[in-house]
Amino acid sequence: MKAYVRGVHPFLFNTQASKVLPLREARAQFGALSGVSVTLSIYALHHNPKVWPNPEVFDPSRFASDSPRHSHSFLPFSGGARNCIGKQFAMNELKVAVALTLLRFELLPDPTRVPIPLPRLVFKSKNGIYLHLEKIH
Ligand code: HEM
Repeated sequence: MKAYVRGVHPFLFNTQASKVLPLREARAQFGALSGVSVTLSIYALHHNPKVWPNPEVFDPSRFASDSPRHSHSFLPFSGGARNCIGKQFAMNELKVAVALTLLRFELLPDPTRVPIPLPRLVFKSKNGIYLHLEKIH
């Protein structure tokens, strides 16, 4: 069984039951938690208002070089010795892909196909991510 510790809060995510449990409840359900693998929930960390005030607000200034934040408050590629080996490549690829796309297109959400969140180590969508692209000029 796999479980996730939710952000810096003591919660476990039970992937079999597909729900987040407070640690106390998880202990009651799983006993001493032996045999349960526990992982940091990156999504919950990035949505924890104690770590990121107003987490749902798009605010690129959070990432300004002079913006104060904890070294491990942003962990999309995990951290420590076993962090993502493709981090630099992925970040460069992502920036190029986003920049070239936004140069040519305006992106709009498709309200008929809203992504259904799928909690995994790297957060996913159950039904894909559909967008309308409108060519600029
Ligand atoms: C946006 C893209 C990516 C994200 C968000 C991401 C995220 C992650 C995360 C969170 C881990 C840690 C997994 C764990 O602790 O169990 C990881 C590990 C890893 N990633 Fe990525 N990754 C990305 C792209 C890539 C790319 C492009 C490559 C290869 C070219 C790659 C190769 C790996 C490998 C080999 C590991 C295992 C490292 C180890 O265990 O020592 N990843 N990644």
